[in-house]
Amino acid sequence: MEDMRLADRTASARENKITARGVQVYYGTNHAIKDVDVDIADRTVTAFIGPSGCGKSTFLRCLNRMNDTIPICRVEGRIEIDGEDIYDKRVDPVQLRARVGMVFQKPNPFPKSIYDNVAYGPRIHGLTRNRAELDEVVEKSLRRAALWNEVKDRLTSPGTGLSGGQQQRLCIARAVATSPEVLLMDEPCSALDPIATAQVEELIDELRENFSVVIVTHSMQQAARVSQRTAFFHLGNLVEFGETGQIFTNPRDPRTEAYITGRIG
Ligand SMILES: Nc1ncnc2c1ncn2[C@@H]1O[C@H](COP(=O)(O)OP(=O)(O)OP(=O)(O)O)[C@@H](O)[C@H]1O
Repeated sequence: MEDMRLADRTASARENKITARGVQVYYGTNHAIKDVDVDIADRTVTAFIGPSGCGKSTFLRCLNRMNDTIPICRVEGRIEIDGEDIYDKRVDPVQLRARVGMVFQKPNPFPKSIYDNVAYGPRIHGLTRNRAELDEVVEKSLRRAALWNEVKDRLTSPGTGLSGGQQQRLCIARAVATSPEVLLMDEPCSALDPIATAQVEELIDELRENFSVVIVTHSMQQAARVSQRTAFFHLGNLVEFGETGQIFTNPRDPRTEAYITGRIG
């Protein structure tokens, strides 16, 4: 009985991590996101797909308030993480971004050493008490990003000296170093070659054991490979959201079907 309750709790912990209701985003007069409701499950990879300009990145950036940094951008509606309104006045966006990490399209390591790139977040958020603890976090994050073996002997070398694929894994290590609950990835493989892409995709699959991952991708093959759930956006609307297999094999909306069969986009 006790075990069952534990199992129930585990199951519900994997339910919804993020709940968005009635989200609208405007850039000046451009209505970029139109009344979007979505539930992002915990420990799951959710892919956002859709034609260029449909609002995938805009909606992704709502989830860690990155749009706050764009002066003409206005966000309405309600977005909760574990039931907490992330747009509440009391929420510090910098703290929020430690909980909701982000990896961008182009690898953007800081002009610092490999070690300092990964140590940056734990340092500014005061997450470790001493050098030994920081060393441990750096190693663990680099291992999680499948980069440790390649860089362990040159941690003091500049992060910018790594290959593109290694730099992107360094950015993933930097993002996971603050132990975020959610990892947002905006086309993380678009600047990578097929081998580096395969490595990052494999990594995404491993990351979902610990994080809720949301990935924007232009590649439907990538969405099909890495995600369990897929959201299809079109002209600022969330047209369809469901299990990835269903979206790709049995879409319910004609616009989704048109996109996945290559008729729009
Ligand atoms: N920083 C910004 N300032 C003004 N308008 C913006 C900004 N970012 C996006 N937009 C507008 O918002 C709409 C949605 O753009 P967004 O980049 O979110 O789409 P997307 O689906 O991610 O596109 P892509 O696949 O091409 O990256 C577009 O009309 C775009 O021009």
